[in-house]
Amino acid sequence: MAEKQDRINDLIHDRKETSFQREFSFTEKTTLEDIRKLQEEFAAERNWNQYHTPRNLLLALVGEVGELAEIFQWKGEVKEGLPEDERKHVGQEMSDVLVYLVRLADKCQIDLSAAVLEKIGLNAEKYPVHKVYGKSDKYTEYRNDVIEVDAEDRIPS
Ligand SMILES: Nc1ccn([C@H]2C[C@H](O)[C@@H](COP(=O)(O)OP(=O)(O)OP(=O)(O)O)O2)c(=O)n1
Repeated sequence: MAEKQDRINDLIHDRKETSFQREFSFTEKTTLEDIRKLQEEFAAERNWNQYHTPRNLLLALVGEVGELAEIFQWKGEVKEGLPEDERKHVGQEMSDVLVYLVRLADKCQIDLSAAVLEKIGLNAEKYPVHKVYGKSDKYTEYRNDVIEVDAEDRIPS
């Protein structure tokens, strides 16, 4: 299991290094576990643990997704990078979404760091490059095809 995780990590890293090289990247040191701990402390200090139930957190998360969507609504497509003056606001709304998502995962005892890497691995298997390159169809469109996953596309177990 640990080996599979390492392999997924390597794959993601390799791809970032090769095909997705670009100027923008996130701050590297912050982890989801850092965010989980900070939010746990934030709630504990305020005696808010009692309110942070899974259902409440999910509703709060959806509310913040709505606030994020509000920034984009009615504007038509926006260009990559966003206008400089909007980026801070958008970042704050995205952070609210992330904070509640991480807190929800914590309360559900889901290791989100592990889950997301596993899911990205599954996505890669479901959408083999040679089948879907340049096409954005849902995988169900390929259901009748025999999907042969190339050795290169498959995350080894
Ligand atoms: N019971 C609460 C209330 C807030 N927060 C934290 C998580 C979010 O990151 C942020 C949400 O705060 P607000 O509910 O004040 O929402 P906004 O920051 O979006 O403010 P506004 O709704 O005015 O835009 O604070 C929390 O963890 N638990």
